[in-house]
Amino acid sequence: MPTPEVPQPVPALDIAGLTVRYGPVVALDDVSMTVHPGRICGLIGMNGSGKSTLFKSIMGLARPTAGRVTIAGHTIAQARARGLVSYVPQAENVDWEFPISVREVAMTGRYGRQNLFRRITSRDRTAVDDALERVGLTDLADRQIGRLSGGQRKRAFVARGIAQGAEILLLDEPFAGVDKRSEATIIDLLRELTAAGRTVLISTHDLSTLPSFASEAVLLMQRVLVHDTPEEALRPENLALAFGVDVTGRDAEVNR
Ligand SMILES: Nc1ncnc2c1ncn2[C@@H]1O[C@H](COP(=O)(O)OP(=O)(O)OP(=O)(O)O)[C@@H](O)[C@H]1O
Repeated sequence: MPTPEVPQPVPALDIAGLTVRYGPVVALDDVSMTVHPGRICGLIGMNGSGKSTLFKSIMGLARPTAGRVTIAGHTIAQARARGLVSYVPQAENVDWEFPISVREVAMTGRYGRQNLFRRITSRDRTAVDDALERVGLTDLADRQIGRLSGGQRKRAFVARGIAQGAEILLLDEPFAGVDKRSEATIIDLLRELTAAGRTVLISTHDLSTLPSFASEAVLLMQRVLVHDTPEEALRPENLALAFGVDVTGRDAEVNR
């Protein structure tokens, strides 16, 4: 008798054969990876390994020369139209002088759900208030975004994703320039979100804290070198592949 087919859960993120070039530079080369709902996937790689390009590709902001990205079973365009994915960019990619308050940043998460001429509804306001509360920024809601600490700025963007109701949050180096207390707050928040079934892809240079919050890790160097548990990914031989030096500081094979 044939075995009955077990329905496979729909991955939160499914990337297949993704290649992105900037002119002659190959930023991503045949990247394939799958992340399931409720997971926190850490993305690790040296400067220029393609982490930001991967985020931009998932958001549809970088044009691949090959491959595809599927978000909760949807194309990028469908996922964005449904507000399924939210991006917390690297700090240097944001104009912190822009005259926008913390509340307004969070409200931008609701725009995708509004028709062009629809007014902000009480539902939008409630969603934004709830999101700001979740990230602990209620008291700073009317402050201009640039007048926040590094950690608060990140939390404002996480609030945008929460207000949006995004299923997948992409965080590009959220701990850079952030004090330990804010880092812990953000990590607690990510744990709460993933416990509720959301999915997080997070790039970080802080390898020491990764196993404390990530459920899995990807080592990237244009290609996926390793996709495993954080402990396995952080084994010295894997780090040597990803960073080009081994723990003793000698050049690894890959750089010779
Ligand atoms: N707009 C662009 N035009 C040309 N080359 C680019 C562009 N953006 C990125 N690159 C190149 O693509 C490669 C991957 O860059 P990317 O920013 O994705 O790396 P990263 O892993 O995020 O680096 P970092 O850790 O420094 O943020 C690098 O060689 C980079 O110089």
